[in-house]
Amino acid sequence: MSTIVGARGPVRLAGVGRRYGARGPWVLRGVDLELPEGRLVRVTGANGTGKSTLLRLVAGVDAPAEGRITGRPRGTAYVPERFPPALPFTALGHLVHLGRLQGLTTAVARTRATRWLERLGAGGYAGTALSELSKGSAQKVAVAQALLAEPGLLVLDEAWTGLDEAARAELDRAVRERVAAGATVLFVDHDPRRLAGEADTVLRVADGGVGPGPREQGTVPARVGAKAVEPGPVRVGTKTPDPDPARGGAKPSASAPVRIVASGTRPLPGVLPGGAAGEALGDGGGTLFRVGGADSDALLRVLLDASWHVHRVEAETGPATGGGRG
Ligand SMILES: Nc1ncnc2c1ncn2[C@@H]1O[C@H](COP(=O)(O)OP(=O)(O)OP(=O)(O)O)[C@@H](O)[C@H]1O
Repeated sequence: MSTIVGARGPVRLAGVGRRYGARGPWVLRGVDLELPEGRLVRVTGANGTGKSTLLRLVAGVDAPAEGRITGRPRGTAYVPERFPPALPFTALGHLVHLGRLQGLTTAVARTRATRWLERLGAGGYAGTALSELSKGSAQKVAVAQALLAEPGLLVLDEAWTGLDEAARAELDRAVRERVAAGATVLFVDHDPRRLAGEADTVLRVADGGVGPGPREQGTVPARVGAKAVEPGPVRVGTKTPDPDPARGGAKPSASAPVRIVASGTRPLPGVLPGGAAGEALGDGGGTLFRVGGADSDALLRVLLDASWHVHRVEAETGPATGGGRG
């Protein structure tokens, strides 16, 4: 476990709003929030109120329609509820490849990937193709993928779903380790017993805003440092009220054209590897990049460096993987 060195300051949301479609109802509006380092933050709220929307915005896989989000660390990882297993690429091969794209050496990526698969009880599946994994095992790969590069901001949207009991407990432990190392961990889970009593802050999404949630009952373990995340005032506007960085699969061949679907908010360089250009896929659908196979790794590296979330990688000839929502 590494410690994040140096203060990076909080992730800040200022006047953030999101709606789907230019005329869609506002799901969130006027959200002001500070998420300091080393905090565990639970997000609660009724179904459909915008919890996932908030998490995607904080993770940077979705952009606000208005307002600004600043202070997101370079190492940001996001685990959605469902990880789309993809091409015939082994679990370990996939993780090592992703680790390398995130700047790890092959040896370090392999060591960490192996360790995470073992911790999550998926060591026996290291050599299994992603496409052959059960939902639970695929989710373990998604979790391992998120933890590989020891992120400074970890966003977990029902990430425990589909995991067996031992792996759920292991993810709990991993969350505690990240927080102890100085990371901010933001999570949603339908089970109120998940990390019960451990969250530094509970937020509640309701009526298009984000406010303080109910105080947690239970024993709060002693931890050094100030506690509260300070949600800003819940300002509700005139409202009428979408794996790790998931490289969905392997590059099909060195030269075959590849389609990469990704989403993110950080600006990308003006000129992308292979002269790739992004094409918006419509609201919440991400951005499609078409690139020659020889340049696909370089493009993936650029996307991951900019904290973009890669939804799918597929051969140009036809879709090879499933994709997540938004
Ligand atoms: N990609 C999208 N396109 C259009 N509408 C969307 C999209 N994603 C979410 N929404 C809508 O935004 C609202 C909030 O959805 P969101 O998934 O953020 O809520 P939630 O609180 O996470 O819900 P749940 O608890 O059921 O997972 C819902 O009305 C949903 O239908």
